[in-house]
Amino acid sequence: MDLVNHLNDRLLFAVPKKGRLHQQCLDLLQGSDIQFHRHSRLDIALCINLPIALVFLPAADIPTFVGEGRVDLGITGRDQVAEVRSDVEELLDLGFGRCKLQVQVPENGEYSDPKQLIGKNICTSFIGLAGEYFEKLEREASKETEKNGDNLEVEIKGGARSGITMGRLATKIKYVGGSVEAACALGVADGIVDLVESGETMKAAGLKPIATILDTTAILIKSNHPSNPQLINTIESRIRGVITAKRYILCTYNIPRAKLQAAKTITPGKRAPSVTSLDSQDGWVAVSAMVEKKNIAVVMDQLEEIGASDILVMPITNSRSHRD
Ligand SMILES: Nc1ncnc2c1ncn2[C@@H]1O[C@H](COP(=O)(O)OP(=O)(O)OP(=O)(O)O)[C@@H](O)[C@H]1O
Ligand SMILES: O=P(O)(O)OC[C@H]1O[C@H](OP(=O)(O)OP(=O)(O)O)[C@H](O)[C@@H]1O
Repeated sequence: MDLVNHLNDRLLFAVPKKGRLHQQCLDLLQGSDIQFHRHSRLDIALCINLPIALVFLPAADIPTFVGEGRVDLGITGRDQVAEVRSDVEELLDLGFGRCKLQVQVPENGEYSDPKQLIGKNICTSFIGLAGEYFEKLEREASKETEKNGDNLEVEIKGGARSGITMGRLATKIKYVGGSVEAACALGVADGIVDLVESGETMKAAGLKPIATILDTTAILIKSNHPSNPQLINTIESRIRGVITAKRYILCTYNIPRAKLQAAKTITPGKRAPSVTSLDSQDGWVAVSAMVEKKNIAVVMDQLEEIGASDILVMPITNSRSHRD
């Protein structure tokens, strides 16, 4: 099939082709009823039920394609958008892919403060963000020495991959594409800047964190000049519904009306709880409210304590609501 000629009237939506965000993006598309069939080895898939073409790209390249307006929508990490300073609009925080970009050094080494790494070798896949970070440290250090009357000469080298001109850096920021954590043990770096989630990878490599540069999650981004804004609103709305459904569950219970105020503070709902009277049960009301999944056990304990009865919890498979 001549795919290129099928793309003209379609909204282009970029999705990470592999890696940490890939499967959760596929789950989101499925929950949003964005149906597609991807031929093996093809990185473009036409949607069956919507005028959308999915483009499977490396997460790191998505901000560039969306930023340049070649692709209308994309999912990637906030870290990747910040790395290339992409000019895109963030539509939604998707809540997964949560991790931190950290400065890490050998556990038993001589460094405990990122300032001690000025002028040293740093390996990272994030030369833009690492460069900015050390540039700031160097500026602060040079102000400090000026104040003390010393004459520190700071030389700054540029960052090629991101296209960011970093001026003149004394710290040597070297690009590596993966397995960054091996760089210190291999003698290539004094410290690294890399993503950390559980911390297990860095611990296993004998490293410890000494600074956090950025907290990141996966986000839905939009080009500033999308081809079909109405369809973008529809997709955003569907994805928002799936994310909300994943995060919340529905809790219903019966409670004496006298305890309703206390119950409302325990289950305030997303907007407000629904309250209905109970047939043939004077003085009792039925309440239903959305509760964040992670809090449900504590919420049930508290409801029971104030005299709630028939407490039921149900999953929400999908949801829609007006934007707050
Ligand atoms: N350990 C992690 N936990 C959670 N999210 C992560 C983690 N590592 C990376 N991410 C998120 O996923 C994005 C893509 O990272 P990933 O390492 O999967 O990239 P990749 O280059 O596409 O895949 P691979 O490393 O398999 O080549 C990152 O920019 C970040 O937002
Ligand atoms: O804190 P943790 O939960 O251990 O996760 C952190 C690791 O995850 C990412 O790498 P990934 O496994 O995606 O592979 P990569 O090294 O090839 O980038 C990141 O670069 C770390 O190496």
